[in-house]
Amino acid sequence: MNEVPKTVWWDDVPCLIDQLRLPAMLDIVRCEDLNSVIEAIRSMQVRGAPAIGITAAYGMALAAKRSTAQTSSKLIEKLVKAKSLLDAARPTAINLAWATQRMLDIAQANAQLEPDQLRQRLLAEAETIRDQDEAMCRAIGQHGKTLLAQTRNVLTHCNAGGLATAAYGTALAPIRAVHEDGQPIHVWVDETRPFLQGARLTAWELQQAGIDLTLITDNMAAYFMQQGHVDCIIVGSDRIAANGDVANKIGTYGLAVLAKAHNIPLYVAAPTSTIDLQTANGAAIPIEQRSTQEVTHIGQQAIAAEGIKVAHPAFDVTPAHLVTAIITEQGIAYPPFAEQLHTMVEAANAANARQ
Ligand SMILES: CSC[C@@H](O)[C@@H](O)C(=O)COP(=O)(O)O
Repeated sequence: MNEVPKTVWWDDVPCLIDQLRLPAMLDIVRCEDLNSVIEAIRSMQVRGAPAIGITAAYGMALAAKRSTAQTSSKLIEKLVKAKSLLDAARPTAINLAWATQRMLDIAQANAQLEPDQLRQRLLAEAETIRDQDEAMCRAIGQHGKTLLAQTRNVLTHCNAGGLATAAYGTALAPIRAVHEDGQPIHVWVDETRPFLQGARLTAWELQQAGIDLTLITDNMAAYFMQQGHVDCIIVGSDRIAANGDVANKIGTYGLAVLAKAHNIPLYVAAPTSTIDLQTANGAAIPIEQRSTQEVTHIGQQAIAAEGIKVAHPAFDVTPAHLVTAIITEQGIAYPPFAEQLHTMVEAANAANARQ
């Protein structure tokens, strides 16, 4: 099987595939200091909720490595500042703050160590976060493929593949698992305006994996549903509220409404690190407003007259009642979601505590 290379890894400093250059170039970015980690996240060189969480965890390890603090308490003060800078880089995806909090918790729990030992401990934790993310994605694949038993045509939006995670992906995980089992599967890939993560990243990633795909513009999705050519929709998520409302790439809500109208299941695939039990419902999820240039331009090419008023919410919220099931590494949750999501997060936390 043709595997996607790791998306983010540590080689003396955090390294990542530059997702702004794909599919034309497979370039690697080395982040030499905390600012370059923040810039990589902010500029979308790395994107996708779990991938930015992993990058931020490595960013915390790098902040510790670069700090000249002579005591662990001074080092922890630096980490508190690093966390708030990293968290501000992309506000919707909860995996970012989840990962930096986990790093800070580890630092505080090990405050008795010498600073260099603490630096080592932090790097080990960031590596664990990366490894666990890949394992969670593979578990999502195994759970999720059971939902695809009768499915030939899946539609996906944005990129919730290996590039958006440590490797393997969330929404693409069940698709990969079916393909690895030798079963036929075909993916309708929404190009995903404005920033085209579907066209640039998902289509490339599926092609690399040898999975049959057809790229479509976002406004073709309804047509193919009406024609009976879409059996289900699978998307990832940037944050799932405690009640099961799902924030994901702008356009997901529209697909959910279409899915309902055509009686097509909508599945959301995400690790438990994407579930935010502190946020009661979707109305409380902050929606990132991104550069208007992503709307007025395709790549470097302007497609609208200068000075035009532009809106650009990067995400929308799909209400829980439009979601057929949520697939996590812990299993599959069905509506009503609240209790099951709570149990899944508790189980994941307990498993982490045992490690
Ligand atoms: C497995 S990642 C899930 C989401 O992060 C993905 O669907 C998405 O919306 C990504 O948006 P992006 O703005 O490219 O970071």
